[in-house]
Amino acid sequence: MSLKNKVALVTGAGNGIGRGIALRLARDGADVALVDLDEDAMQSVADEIAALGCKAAIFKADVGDRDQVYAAIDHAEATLGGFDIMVNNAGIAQVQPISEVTPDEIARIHRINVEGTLWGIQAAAKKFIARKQKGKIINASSIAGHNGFPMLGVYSATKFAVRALTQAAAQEYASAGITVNAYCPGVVGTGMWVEIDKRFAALTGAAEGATYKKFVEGIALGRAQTPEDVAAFVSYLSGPDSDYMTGQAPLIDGGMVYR
Ligand SMILES: NC(=O)C1=CN([C@@H]2O[C@H](COP(=O)(O)OP(=O)(O)OC[C@H]3O[C@@H](n4cnc5c(N)ncnc54)[C@H](O)[C@@H]3O)[C@@H](O)[C@H]2O)C=CC1
Ligand SMILES: CC(=O)C(C)=O
Repeated sequence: MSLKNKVALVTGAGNGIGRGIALRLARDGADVALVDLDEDAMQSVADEIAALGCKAAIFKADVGDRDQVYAAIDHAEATLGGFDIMVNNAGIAQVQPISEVTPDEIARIHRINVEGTLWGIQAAAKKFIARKQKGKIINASSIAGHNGFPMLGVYSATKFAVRALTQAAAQEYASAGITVNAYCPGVVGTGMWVEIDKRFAALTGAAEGATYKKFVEGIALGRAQTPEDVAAFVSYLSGPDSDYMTGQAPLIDGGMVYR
């Protein structure tokens, strides 16, 4: 129970990786504030957390809206009595050849994946500093934040940007006792990959399921990642064992190679 008496806020906590992280941090003993656009999904995760004996709070917010992110952190602090760990997990994918990207589409994904992470870092760091306490900030990058993938160029650009923000914020906030790290999954079997696979099929004529299968075949450990695999690493980043680590964005991808 390394996170007993800690409060964590997880964005995108209603589904997929965010749900897995919220449940893992609760199993580690934390009370968890859930932030998402999907209220029904958040309620279901909150019920699961309550069954584990921890407190949960839910707050509907769009991470691309700075005021809503600040309000979410205030709500977590007011409802759960503290604020120690910020997980900027919410993100969206976009599958498209570079030749077809439009200004509106790039603005939409940039707003959620890059600005959403930036507002989360900024608001969390200000809160930790105001509370005169140390804190942990953890951001969702990706294997696509280390390599560019065809049809995922804009998505990859946003995830490279998350790594840049992670490194810069780690330097800026180290003297305040705040660590900033990122996690970089490979292929995780969530709703996001269902949509990525469908978009590849529509754009390339591949059979549905074929793109997912091809990506998974490139994983040395022989299977897709689960949200629990990702959450195990986020648990480490949230706890005292990672206190000397900052500005890092390791791949947790099962040894994935894309061909
Ligand atoms: N699924 C994968 O293979 C990988 C995912 N990632 C990253 O992990 C993170 C989570 O991904 P998944 O769980 O797979 O996605 P998902 O699509 O399964 O779940 C995303 C959750 O975020 C919420 N969300 C979306 N936009 C939001 C917004 N503007 N404000 C608040 N909540 C919002 C959704 O309602 C949903 O509950 C993302 O940042 C993604 O880019 C990184 C590498 C691999
Ligand atoms: C969704 C995602 O980040 C990849 C590379 O699968």
